[in-house]
Amino acid sequence: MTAASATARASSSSTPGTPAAGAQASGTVSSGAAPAGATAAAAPVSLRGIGRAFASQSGARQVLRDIDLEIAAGEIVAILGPSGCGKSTLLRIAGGLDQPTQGTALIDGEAVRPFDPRSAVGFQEPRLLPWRTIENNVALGLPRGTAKAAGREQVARLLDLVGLADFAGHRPREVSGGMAQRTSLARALARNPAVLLLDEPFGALDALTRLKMQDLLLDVHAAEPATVLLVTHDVDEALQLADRVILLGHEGDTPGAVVTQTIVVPGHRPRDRGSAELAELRGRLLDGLGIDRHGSARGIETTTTIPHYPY
Ligand SMILES: Nc1ncnc2c1ncn2[C@@H]1O[C@H](COP(=O)(O)OP(=O)(O)OP(=O)(O)O)[C@@H](O)[C@H]1O
Repeated sequence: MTAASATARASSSSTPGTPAAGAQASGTVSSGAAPAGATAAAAPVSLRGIGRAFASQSGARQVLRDIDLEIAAGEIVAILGPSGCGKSTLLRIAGGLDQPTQGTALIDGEAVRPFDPRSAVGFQEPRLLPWRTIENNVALGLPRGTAKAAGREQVARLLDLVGLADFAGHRPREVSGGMAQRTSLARALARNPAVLLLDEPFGALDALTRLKMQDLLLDVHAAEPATVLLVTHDVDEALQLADRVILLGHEGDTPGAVVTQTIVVPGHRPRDRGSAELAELRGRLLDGLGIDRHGSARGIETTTTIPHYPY
């Protein structure tokens, strides 16, 4: 299967680009991932009573509180919310890149481990190693101990999946931003993740490439049906890709973002981007985000910019 776009994968957002964390996220230190050639079964994710406070000069600052979320195996859940409300933090907790100060995160009923090998994380930047070819960058994601022949086969299959079979020998500087993102997605998939955590994976791409990437993600999900948690700022992207959209935000004066809305998105993917039903849901989400939707209704803007918290 081929398609035309991609994603990023990386490390903790608090330590961007650090080789160690990047290696963890790409699966090079994995121990429990499925062997190359096998597709890991998607696993359910449970976030129970999750809270996260960070130390600050003025004391502990509660970023998340009382987050309860059950995500079925193979489900795609999009997380929306104002900038700074804790979306990436929640994603990182689900992947074991961060620990909650309250509550428990589980994958398949078992506590999430630090840098959990059952998950792979994709971020906005592809973070490829510039001196390695595209295929060798993808190979970085293979579980440790993968036999050479099986690894080669797996990498070739993934490059084909993301439409990069003809670019296996290219260096990152020789491919477009969208192709680099596709490489990054293939690298994340190389570890056969049961759970794919994507943090604004298409955020740095132009509008057309972003639409192609969304289609690619659906193709990839059909071929490798991991459970997907997707953080996005794009309301339309959430409605196009997700089974459910979770809105994070603040309620009252209590510190810490909670789930303020859960929307089950109707219809089978790929969905009709122009449907009246999605337009209605878009309106509800924009209301939930506190955004004046008139600009969008007049066709001025379809990709919504979400406001920041005043941190
Ligand atoms: N390691 C950390 N130490 C201290 N504060 C942190 C840490 N990680 C995140 N935060 C703070 O937690 C809050 C939520 O951050 P987070 O990145 O999760 O938000 P977000 O909703 O993903 O934002 P954006 O949409 O802008 O990416 C921010 O105020 C951020 O500064």
